[in-house]
Amino acid sequence: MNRIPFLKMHGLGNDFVVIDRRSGPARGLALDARQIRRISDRRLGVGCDQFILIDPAEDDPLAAGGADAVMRIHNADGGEVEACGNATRCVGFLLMAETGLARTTIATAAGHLLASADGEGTAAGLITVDMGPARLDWQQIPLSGPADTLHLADTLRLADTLRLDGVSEGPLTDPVAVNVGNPHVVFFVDDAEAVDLERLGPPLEHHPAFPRRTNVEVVHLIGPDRIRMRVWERGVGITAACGTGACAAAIAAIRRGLTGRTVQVVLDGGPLSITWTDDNRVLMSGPVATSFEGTLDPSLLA
Ligand SMILES: N[C@H](CCC[C@H](N)C(=O)O)C(=O)O
Repeated sequence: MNRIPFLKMHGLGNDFVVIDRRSGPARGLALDARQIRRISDRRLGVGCDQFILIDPAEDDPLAAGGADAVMRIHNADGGEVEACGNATRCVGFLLMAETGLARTTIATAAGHLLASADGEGTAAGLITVDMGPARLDWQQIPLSGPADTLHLADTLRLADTLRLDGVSEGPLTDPVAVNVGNPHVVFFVDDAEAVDLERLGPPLEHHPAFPRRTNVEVVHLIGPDRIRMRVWERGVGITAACGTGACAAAIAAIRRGLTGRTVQVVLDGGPLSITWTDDNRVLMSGPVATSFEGTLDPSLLA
């Protein structure tokens, strides 16, 4: 059996194993959650935050209506999820490098996403993705019951849950809930660096108010239209960057009147630029990088 080739890529340190199933030895490769968890494991496998599959658009229901390729996303825990902003920039970069075009449409479970190369083209590795609309109703997050997604204080009864889980509530109160293809809960705090995300992340990710679990962001303002964000990612933990999290944090800041409609979001791994347009499109711009190419050790697929 030919060894399966992969690309190791990242966006601001949020890293991915990317396998292209459109041709070659990986064509039609079937993988289950256990295999994806093992490949994603930093001790046992290649190691990554998300595992990304590129599939052919032909005959794929996700690509109905026209797309250049399909992208499927799995978190390191093996679970398939709807969206991954940093990986979408990476896949967009690969597809545009193949065609030489400055635009490409990627079909995902969250919809068809348009990626484009900024002025210098893909050579500079700066890619913009239209992540689609922000979903703001409680049913779209989704939440387990009706709520004002701009002020979740009472609905979440966070204080009780966090105390019940033996973790201090700390500075986390009254968050904003946003869906940008995937669910996010955003807390504004005095100092994002001081929040103990390792302890507070898990009970929030699994809070009963979020039937599909959630990504968790902590944010503070660092200047006009500039915010600092750290993230506990659903299915992963703390990552160096989260593209959809940056989109969610920017939307939350704009909805709270803290910034204008273009926001620079400073993540552990660096900045992303987010614009929420008047016609409800969320545009995310940032870098991509390829770390190395490799082939999977067959033992990872056993
Ligand atoms: N952990 C996220 C998926 C990846 C998000 C992040 N890596 C990004 O760049 O958007 C979720 O479960 O919805």
